[in-house]
Amino acid sequence: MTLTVNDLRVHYRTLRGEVRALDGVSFGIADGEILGLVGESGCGKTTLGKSLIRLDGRMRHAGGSITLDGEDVPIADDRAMNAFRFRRISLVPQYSMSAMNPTRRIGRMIRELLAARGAEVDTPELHRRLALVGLEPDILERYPIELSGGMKQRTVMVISTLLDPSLLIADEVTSALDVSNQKAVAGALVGLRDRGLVTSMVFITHDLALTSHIADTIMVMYAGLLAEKAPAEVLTTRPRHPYTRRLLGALPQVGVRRSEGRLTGIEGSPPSLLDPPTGCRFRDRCPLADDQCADRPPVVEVAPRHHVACWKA
Ligand SMILES: Nc1ncnc2c1ncn2[C@@H]1O[C@H](COP(=O)(O)OP(=O)(O)OP(=O)(O)O)[C@@H](O)[C@H]1O
Repeated sequence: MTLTVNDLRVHYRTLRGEVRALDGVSFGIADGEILGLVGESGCGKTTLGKSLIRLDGRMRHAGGSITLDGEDVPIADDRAMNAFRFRRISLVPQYSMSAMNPTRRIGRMIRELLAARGAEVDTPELHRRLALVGLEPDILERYPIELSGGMKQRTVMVISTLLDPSLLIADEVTSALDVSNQKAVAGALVGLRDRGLVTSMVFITHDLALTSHIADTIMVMYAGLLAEKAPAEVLTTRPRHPYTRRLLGALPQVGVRRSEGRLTGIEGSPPSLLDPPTGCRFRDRCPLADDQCADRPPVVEVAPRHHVACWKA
């Protein structure tokens, strides 16, 4: 098992109190696995990705543990985390395309980045990796502004995986791209995994349809908690959580049979994480909710590798 996350709690300190962005999340990722992480805006996806790399000044590790390849990941200790960042766990953040230094040619940027970590550029290997994501070696002589959005995104992916991390977290790397670039970037991610340049991956996205094409497993989050996790094919064809069903019902792309052939959408909005309700957090929006849902449902393995947090699943 590459990654084990156990009852992880990460809060944001705000003037109005603590936002419980991750409120007790447990899951694992196996060697070679691509985990698609989906859920509505604000459910905690980015917080989860960031927690595995760096807690910023407003984030607080409120509990739980993470192990990577059997070793404790000290997320609350920023200095100790240096040994993990980039080498063992690497993040392609949201908006990384615009975060590239505009005054550096790509090749120089890569040399400097590796030098800062005591490593050197292996040029033939770098060319091989660029080719793997469909980029020509001449990109190394260019400035970021000279690249298209998709090219920048693929460049960042190569840079993020130069030291062959165990885990790559890709946060909304396809959202700002057109459909053909989305496919190219998603394909490039799978290529990195297939060649063993990264062992496992978390692919964070709003796009459940795209995720279902590249992820082995999909995890659905709702209001800071895990709602459902299952092999991609199972989750998209036989979802058990009413929220996952609604999420799929709101999508035209995924191949789920719907008798009426209509899209349903999801009424209402998720609860505030400043003071989340007790019991099931989806119950105000759930058509199946009854008195039992006033108690928080545990995450139960309803079938092999299929986990659901719902009394009605
Ligand atoms: N810096 C911050 N300060 C306070 N609250 C925050 C901060 N960043 C995120 N939050 C809150 O934490 C919760 C989880 O946010 P997060 O960005 O992880 O969600 P997300 O699922 O990644 O959303 P999106 O898809 O919009 O990126 C939300 O309620 C959000 O408002």
